[in-house]
Amino acid sequence: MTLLVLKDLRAGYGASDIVHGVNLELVPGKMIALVGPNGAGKSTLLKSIAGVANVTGGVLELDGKNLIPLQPSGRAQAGAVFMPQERNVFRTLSVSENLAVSAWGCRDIAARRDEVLTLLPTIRDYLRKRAGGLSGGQRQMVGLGMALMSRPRVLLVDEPTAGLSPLLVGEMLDTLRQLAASANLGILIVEQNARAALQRADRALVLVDGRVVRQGDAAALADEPDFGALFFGEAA
Ligand SMILES: Nc1ncnc2c1ncn2[C@@H]1O[C@H](COP(=O)(O)OP(=O)(O)OP(=O)(O)O)[C@@H](O)[C@H]1O
Repeated sequence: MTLLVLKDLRAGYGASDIVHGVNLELVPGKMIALVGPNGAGKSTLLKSIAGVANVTGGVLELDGKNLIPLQPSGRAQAGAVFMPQERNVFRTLSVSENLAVSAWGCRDIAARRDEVLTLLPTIRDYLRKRAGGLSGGQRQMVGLGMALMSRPRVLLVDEPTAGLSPLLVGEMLDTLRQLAASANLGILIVEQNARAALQRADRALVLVDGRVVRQGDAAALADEPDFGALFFGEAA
């Protein structure tokens, strides 16, 4: 069953398009990585699904429902939840409070918090701490927990490993991979650490100048001989 469908999706800011016609299908339990050079439009594509950038044409559906007329809050209610790259926690609140304020439309916040803590058990270790006092890796994990509080169907994750050490990059991407399966979520992730993301994702799309120039099985894409040279300027 396809969860999220994009057909010839065009999007941007103001009058100018940044994304020029992207097709994508995401199913539950799977993770798709969006990779490509800086300025390719990866974050803009993610934001256009979340309603933060303008969709100017094409099809955008979640479970057969047209998301385009909906505000960001309506898209989140429909199940498309965006985890921004930065400022994704309230620093003066405790971790537990951060989770509670993110429980949009949830009648039993404590029960949902327990479900999220079962999915992300490491958060229990710092549940009572103020979010502003956490390490970068812990903060990102809390941001992920907050996104999960509203029971998303599709998680839109924008560079969740920014600023993290290589070890933590791997841990965060492993967590997302496992989460897709354990919570039966569709995950669309924009990630600068392209090779690390391709090792964990099921499929990948390479975006250049707002267009998909290559797509397919993530691991197979990373193995293509010209991959690094074409998209990341690495020596062949
Ligand atoms: N709020 C905005 N208003 C206008 N233009 C924007 C806005 N945000 C981004 N852009 C422009 O859109 C283009 C694509 O940016 P985007 O952040 O989507 O690329 P990206 O592939 O995610 O790159 P990076 O990996 O560097 O974040 C860039 O030219 C950028 O300057």
